Amino acid sequence: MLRVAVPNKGTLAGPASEMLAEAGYRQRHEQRDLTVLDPVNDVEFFFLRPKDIAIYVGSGELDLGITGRDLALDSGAPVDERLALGFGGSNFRYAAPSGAGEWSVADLAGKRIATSYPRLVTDDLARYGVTAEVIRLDGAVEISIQLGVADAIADVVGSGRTLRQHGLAAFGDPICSSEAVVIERRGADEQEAKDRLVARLQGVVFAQQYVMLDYNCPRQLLDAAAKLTPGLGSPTMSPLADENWVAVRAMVSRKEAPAIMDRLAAFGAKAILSSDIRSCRL
Ligand SMILES: Nc1ncnc2c1ncn2[C@@H]1O[C@H](COP(=O)(O)OP(=O)(O)OP(=O)(O)O)[C@@H](O)[C@H]1O
Ligand SMILES: O=P(O)(O)OC[C@H]1O[C@H](OP(=O)(O)OP(=O)(O)O)[C@H](O)[C@@H]1O
Ligand SMILES: [Mg+2]
Repeated sequence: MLRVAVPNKGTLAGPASEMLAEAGYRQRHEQRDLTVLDPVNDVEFFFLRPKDIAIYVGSGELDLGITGRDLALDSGAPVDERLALGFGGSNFRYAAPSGAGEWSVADLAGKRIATSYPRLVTDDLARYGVTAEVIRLDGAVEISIQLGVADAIADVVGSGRTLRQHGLAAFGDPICSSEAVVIERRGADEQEAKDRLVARLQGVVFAQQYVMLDYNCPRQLLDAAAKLTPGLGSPTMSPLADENWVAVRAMVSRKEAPAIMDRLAAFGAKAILSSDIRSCRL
C-alpha cells in the first residue's frame, strides 16, 4: 500500500486535500483525523505538520509527501521534488525596518536575524560569506524586531501585507521561491503506485491551467482560427449542419483565454464558450 503525507494544518492543508480529492482519492471528513485509508486506490494518507513531512519522506517511512518547497529545503531531509502543484506560492525573504534605509545582505553581518527557517537562512548567509546570529522562532516573526530580540528577519512573504503592517521592507534577492510540491526520498526505487498518484495530480494541475474553448467559425476563416487556438496537438473541427460553418474545440491557457475569446469574436466566430477542465491525462 502506498503511504502518502498530506499537510494537516496551515496554508497548504485545504488546497492539498482538495487536489487529492479532485484526483479521485479519499480525504478526511474530520479535521482531527490523522490517517485516512483509501482501499479503492490502495493508498493510506497521513495528515502531518507540513514542517515534518520531508522528515518522514526522507527517512523512507512514507513514499510521497505534499509540502512547501521552502519547508522541504529547510528540513535538510534527503528528498527530491516530483511535481510542483501550483498553489501555496510565496517568497522567502529578508526584511528589516523600512525607516532604516535600504539594506543589503552584507549589512546583516554581526546582526541578529529571527526566522522559523534557520537552515535556509544559515545556508544563504554562508553563500554570501556573511556571519550573523540566527534566532529560531516558531511564528509571528515580524514582531520580533519591535520586541527587541532581532535586528532583521527572514520569513515567508505572500501578499506582503504582514511586512507592511509591521513597518518592515523586504530586501535582497528572494532566498527561495516556493510553492506546494510533491516530494519523494532521494534515490527511492521507482514504483508504479507512486507514478500513478503523481500522474493523477499532474492531470489536475494541468487541467487548472487550461480551459476548453468551443466556438463556431465561418469555414473560410478556419486557418486563422487554427492559428489562434492550435490546441495542444491540433484543434478538433466538426462540420455543422450549415456547411459554411465549422465547430472548433481546443484547449487554451486559462490566462490567455479572455484575450483569445476577444479576438475570435472580432474576426467573426460565434457561440464562443469557455469551460473548466476538471482533470486530464495528456
Ligand atoms: N501567506 C503565507 N503565509 C505562510 N505560509 C505560506 C503563505 N503562502 C504560502 N505559504 C506556504 O505555506 C507553507 C507554510 O505552511 P505552515 O502550515 O507551516 O505555516 P502556516 O500556513 O503559516 O500555518 P501556521 O498557522 O501553522 O503557521 C510554506 O511552504 C509557505 O511557503
Ligand atoms: O505576506 P502575507 O500575505 O502577509 O503573508 C505572510 C505571513 O503569513 C504567515 O504568517 P501566519 O499567519 O501563518 O503566522 P505565523 O507567522 O505564526 O506562521 C507568514 O509567516 C507571514 O507572517
Ligand atoms: Mg505560519
